Amino acid sequence: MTPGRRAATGAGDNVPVHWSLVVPLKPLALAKSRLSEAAGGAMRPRFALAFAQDTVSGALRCRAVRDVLVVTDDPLAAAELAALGARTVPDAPGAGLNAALAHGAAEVRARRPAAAVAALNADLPALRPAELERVLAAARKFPRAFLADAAGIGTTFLSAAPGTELRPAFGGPSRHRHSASGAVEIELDAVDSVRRDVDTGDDLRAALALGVGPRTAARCAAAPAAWCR
Ligand SMILES: Nc1nc2c(ncn2[C@@H]2O[C@H](COP(=O)(O)OP(=O)(O)OP(=O)(O)O)[C@@H](O)[C@H]2O)c(=O)[nH]1
Ligand SMILES: C=C(OP(=O)(O)O)C(=O)O
Repeated sequence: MTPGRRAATGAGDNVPVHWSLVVPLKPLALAKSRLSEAAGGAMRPRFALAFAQDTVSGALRCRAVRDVLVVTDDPLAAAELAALGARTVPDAPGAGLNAALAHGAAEVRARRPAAAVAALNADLPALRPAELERVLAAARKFPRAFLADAAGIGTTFLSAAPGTELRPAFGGPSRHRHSASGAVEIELDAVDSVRRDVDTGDDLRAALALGVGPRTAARCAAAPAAWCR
């Protein structure tokens, strides 16, 4: 357990629930393909790593988070994210995003069968711990819950209460898919940083306007292209 974090003590209304987050991350050389136009060559994998570092760091600073498990086959990303305090496991299924998330949730529950589990995308570089805490507080009221992305089409967060299977259905128009699967949509204002996934140059500018974490900020400062300013 990360130093300073308290163990979950129960699930009564006034008792804090401490979540295990599962963060999926593609091999960096393949990640963020839609950023290619804006950040080609060597920059794109570096941005993908910086986004993941700021996401994981923000999540680990959230008071409602007990631990973060990253599912990735990328050795550099695994080492860098472990250095921040995440546990990492290989993407053993090697069968895409949802298989990776189901694998991560199973890994969490193999250690703690009663864990509250949530999937969180690795591309949320503006993530604010206090906003994630509000999302997690809303999620605890439902067996499964999700948060739509900033575009209103996809999903950035999906939770499963203890005893409930995660059943991830990410990819493309997953907001509708998660809703149709019975997960409850979390309708909160002012959690923009948890919704703000970054796929394109425009997304990155939107994240910069919210305020990104230090790794993404440093990556932008070092970027030669004007699109990052
Ligand atoms: N472990 C793992 N993570 C994945 C896989 N596919 C996608 N992800 C992660 O899931 C999240 C959303 O993924 P996508 O938007 O599909 O991929 P991306 O690399 O972020 O962006 P694009 O290449 O532009 O689609 C990101 O955190 C990805 O790194 C996979 O097969 N395995
Ligand atoms: C995987 C998803 O997001 P995106 O592909 O837009 O990053 C999703 O919203 O389910």
